[in-house]
Amino acid sequence: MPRVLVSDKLSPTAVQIFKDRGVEVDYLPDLGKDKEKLLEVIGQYDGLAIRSATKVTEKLIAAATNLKVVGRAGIGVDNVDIPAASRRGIIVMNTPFGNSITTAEHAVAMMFAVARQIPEANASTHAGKWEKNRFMGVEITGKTLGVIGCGNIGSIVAQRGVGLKMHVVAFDPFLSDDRAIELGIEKVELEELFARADFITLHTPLTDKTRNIINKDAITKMKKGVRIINCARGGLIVEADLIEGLKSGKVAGAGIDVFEVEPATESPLFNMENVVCTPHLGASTDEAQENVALQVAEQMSDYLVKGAVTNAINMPSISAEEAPRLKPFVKLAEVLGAFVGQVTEEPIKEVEVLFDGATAGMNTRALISATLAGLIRPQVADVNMVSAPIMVKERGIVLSEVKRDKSGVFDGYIKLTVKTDKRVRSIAGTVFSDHKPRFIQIKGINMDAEVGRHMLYMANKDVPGIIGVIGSICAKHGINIANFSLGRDNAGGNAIAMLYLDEAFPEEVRAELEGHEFIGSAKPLQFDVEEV
Ligand SMILES: NC(=O)c1ccc[n+]([C@@H]2O[C@H](COP(=O)([O-])OP(=O)(O)OC[C@H]3O[C@@H](n4cnc5c(N)ncnc54)[C@H](O)[C@@H]3O)[C@@H](O)[C@H]2O)c1
Ligand SMILES: O=C(O)[C@H](O)COP(=O)(O)O
Repeated sequence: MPRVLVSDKLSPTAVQIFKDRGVEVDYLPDLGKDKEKLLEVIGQYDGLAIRSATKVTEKLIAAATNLKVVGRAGIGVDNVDIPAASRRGIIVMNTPFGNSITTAEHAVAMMFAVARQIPEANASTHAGKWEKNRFMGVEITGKTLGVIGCGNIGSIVAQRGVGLKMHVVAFDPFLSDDRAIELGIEKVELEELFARADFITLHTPLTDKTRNIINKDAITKMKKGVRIINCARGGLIVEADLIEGLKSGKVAGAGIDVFEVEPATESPLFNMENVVCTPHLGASTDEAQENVALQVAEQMSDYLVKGAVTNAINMPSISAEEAPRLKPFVKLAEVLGAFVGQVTEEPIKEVEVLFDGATAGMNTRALISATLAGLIRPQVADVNMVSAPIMVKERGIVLSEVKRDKSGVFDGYIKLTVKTDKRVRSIAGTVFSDHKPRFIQIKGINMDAEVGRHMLYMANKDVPGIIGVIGSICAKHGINIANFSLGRDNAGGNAIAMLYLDEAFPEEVRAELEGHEFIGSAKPLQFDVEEV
């Protein structure tokens, strides 16, 4: 039974879902903050469910020898070292929509809190001061709201802004004109947003492009009295520059939910006049936490139990419905890759995966990942569908995909062609109604070879008696042949043989076969398939 660790605070719903779906679960919500303890135990788990407190570092990943999936109950995955996870073949998934409304509402709440100084007025009133003349706010109606990053959360904030009778301008390089019209907002460049906005709200991920997007230079371009809200990520704002802007009066107020360093237990922003701070509470509502907990537990269980992949950052999606149908083709793709990977000794330069007929309509991204995993596994043992595409890219191998309509007798097949400096190799295969993979063409020669765990691939001359030679050598060494498939380009020409054996072909017997005048090469192969 797969085992999952929940190392941050998650709704109990998640624990129940894991259990209901056949996953053993340890709920240790404070463990995420205890790096050393987490390092000690992580090796025991197949899955790790987190929020933002647990830092999934390269070091943790190295210790996570059984880990297959990290599930982020929330949106931001900047606390996970994705390249390190991908290299180790660990899927990283998030729940991209579960807390969007809640976070958008927090941004709007921050806007009101800053516009009317509600937290300070509240503290003062609780202190019995009745400072009615101290707190003078501004109206939101008719003001310009500048939304930086108009994705899931930004567009909800934009809609709320429109509902509040604000004029909404947005900067997002991926915002289409049609979407802006649909939202009832104006699409502008960043400089224009800075120049026009009375309130600026940030909703981008933290990337190399967005880091420090609000800095001294940006603040200089803003209107005097601008109010800035950040419910996205610390690091988008240079806090020191914001403080300077607040002190100079250029910035009239700020609502900050996320900080450069978290947990933020001390900051020069604290206790500043009209700076409203919350401890990364954007996603903290009953509804959002229920959503993300349920989603992450379902997604992780579906992956660990059924092989379905949803909302993965580093792997193509495979729905729970398509997973069983795709499974035999994933195996086929893997064994095609594994064949070429085992017979190719020189560096691979180019890989082409062709999908013919029915296979062209399948999840070809997933099938390519499986092909690549099979292809490079002979060189890199610890590789899977997540890590293979990255490794192939790192090795500078050029990858291409071709899809075409049914062109032969099979409803569909996959053909893998690999180029090296010395040669071009190709192999095609399909899945029969027994859900098992078959090799149907090697080097352009048609055949029908069942794929077994232990096989022997031979290139020979098409001459009489060759089957007898192979049979007698195998018999002499007690090697039982389960299945023997042959193909040739023309009578008396080049032939290939695929032997399906009951056990591994001994390396020392290979020379005996290759010593025969009509046998060019004999290569023992292994495939990760179930025995018939
Ligand atoms: N405070 C919280 O608790 C909380 C909760 C949820 C999400 N978040 C954070 O909110 C942010 C937004 O989340 P989302 O779900 O809306 O993400 P999203 O991916 O749906 O939207 C992000 C948008 O930013 C845009 N973008 C990317 N680079 C940009 C750039 N250089 N300039 C302008 N726009 C750019 C993208 O095109 C996209 O439309 C993320 O950083 C996420 O981690 C915070
Ligand atoms: O990216 C997110 O989903 C938010 O930052 C929420 O983080 P949290 O789950 O730690 O509240």
